[in-house]
Amino acid sequence: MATSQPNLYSFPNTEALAKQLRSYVLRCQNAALTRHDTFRVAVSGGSLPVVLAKALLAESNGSPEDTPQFSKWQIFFADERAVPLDDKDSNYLLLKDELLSKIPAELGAPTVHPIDEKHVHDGDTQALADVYQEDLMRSFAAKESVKLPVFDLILLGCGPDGHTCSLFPGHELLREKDAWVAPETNSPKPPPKRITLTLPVVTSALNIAFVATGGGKKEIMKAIFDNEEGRSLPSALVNHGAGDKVSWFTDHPAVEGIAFPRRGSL
Ligand SMILES: O=C(O)[C@H](O)[C@@H](O)[C@H](O)[C@H](O)COP(=O)(O)O
Repeated sequence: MATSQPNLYSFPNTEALAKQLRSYVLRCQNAALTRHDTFRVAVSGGSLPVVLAKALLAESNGSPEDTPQFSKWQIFFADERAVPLDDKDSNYLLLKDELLSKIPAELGAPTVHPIDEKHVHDGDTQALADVYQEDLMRSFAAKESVKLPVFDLILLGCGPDGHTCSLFPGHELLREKDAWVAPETNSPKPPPKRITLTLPVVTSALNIAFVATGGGKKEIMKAIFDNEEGRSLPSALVNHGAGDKVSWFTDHPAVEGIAFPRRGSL
């Protein structure tokens, strides 16, 4: 368990949030490129891709620090639904429609790691997770020598029940210690079959950002940040496991009533 506290930022609207999210993501990018000349990032579904696109497709101020170098990005999925890549429920399709297809050619193209559809078609969700884990192993070196992959950045959402990735409250998957990627076959949020990064992988990342907006998130945000009973919620477990490596990007309606948001810029 981390001893430090997560950062909680709140902005008046999505535009202001996206601006700060851009600086944050590009800071993570620039540090990763200095470290190992590649930027390994995992993204979620839900409302995140729209906000991320708003952040990353905004006009640059022209400085190298403010420029996404997409050709050096390796994009993975923090979770993915077990559906074909052209299905309306696919997180890959969502990211493609919102962001990937709109990246101007001069910014380069990222390397994207979608799921292998073979095991979507045969319905074997465990195999789907295993094959995705093998893809991670190829990118993060052999599992024998690396206990856990260390993402430069993982971008998450938070559901109204406190779930994140496809890690749902009370689920046995929250106790997973070894697997990097795990199947979920009975998700309370449709569609039921999914794969997800596990909690140890999420908390091992160098940077973890949640994006949670709208008044619909108010109650769960209070539970995560202010209530003892909220401590076992998946999003709270990320906070406890990763401490100040975690930054929450919220808008004011989502954190109404919470005592300590740091508002404004980072
Ligand atoms: O594919 C998914 O279902 C997601 O990755 C999921 O974890 C999502 O991030 C949350 O449900 C928050 O979704 P919203 O941002 O839409 O509230």
